[in-house]
Amino acid sequence: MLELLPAVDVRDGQAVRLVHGESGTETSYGDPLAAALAWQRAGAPWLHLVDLDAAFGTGDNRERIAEVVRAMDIKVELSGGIRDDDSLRAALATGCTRVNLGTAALESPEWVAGVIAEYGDRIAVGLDVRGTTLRGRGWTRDGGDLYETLARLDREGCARYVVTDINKDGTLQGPNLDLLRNVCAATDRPVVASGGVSSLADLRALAGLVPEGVEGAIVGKALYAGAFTLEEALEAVSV
Ligand SMILES: O=C(O)c1ccccc1NCC(=O)[C@H](O)[C@H](O)COP(=O)(O)O
Repeated sequence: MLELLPAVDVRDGQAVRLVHGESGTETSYGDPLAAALAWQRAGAPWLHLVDLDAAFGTGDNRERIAEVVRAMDIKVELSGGIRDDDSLRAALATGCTRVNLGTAALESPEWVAGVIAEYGDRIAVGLDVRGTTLRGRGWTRDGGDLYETLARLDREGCARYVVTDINKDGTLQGPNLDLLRNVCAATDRPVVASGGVSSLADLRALAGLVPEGVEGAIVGKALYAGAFTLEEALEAVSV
């Protein structure tokens, strides 16, 4: 069954949504803890929690993020600005289930190979792409070819990938199913789909890719915009 990960992206202490992950496009949705608790109450099995300031290099929301993780009884995937021993230690110390590395996988391949070997499936790698070009530093800089990087990370034993089509992210235009199929064909590791989910039909389409390797789907804007409820989403993927 497709796992759902409602997203809480934190900027300046607030839960926000971005368009194409671009700084300056924020719509605010208030207190991140309140949002996370609402998703938990609605039955979410996972929370996808992002420190956008850490991702953009405009500070961090470590205290706020740690507070949210502490309040969760469900699994938490933590993302944003985890690039070195200090930020990884702080992220893992929150008690999150796993972290999602992005920029580091592009800029510090040896460090990433080491932490994959040390922490196993507590480490996922975010493959954030425009076309087939990876983007790092809060999705602002090119970082190499998707499939070359995927092959390297596979060799290093990476447990799982979170795949985002940046052109779709925050746009409610539907996920990039072709990209997901292509990534699944290129790796035997599970893939978490992110970006663009707009409807229950999108979730059913993603659920149809479970046999190909899509394990989960991150859902942000659609939930905040009220396109469907989390309860409806869970029901839609439960068959
Ligand atoms: O995850 C990151 O590290 C990140 C960095 C810079 C900008 C955005 C980032 N993440 C955004 C997300 O993970 C979104 O919450 C997710 O893709 C949901 O997208 P959508 O359903 O289209 O709102």
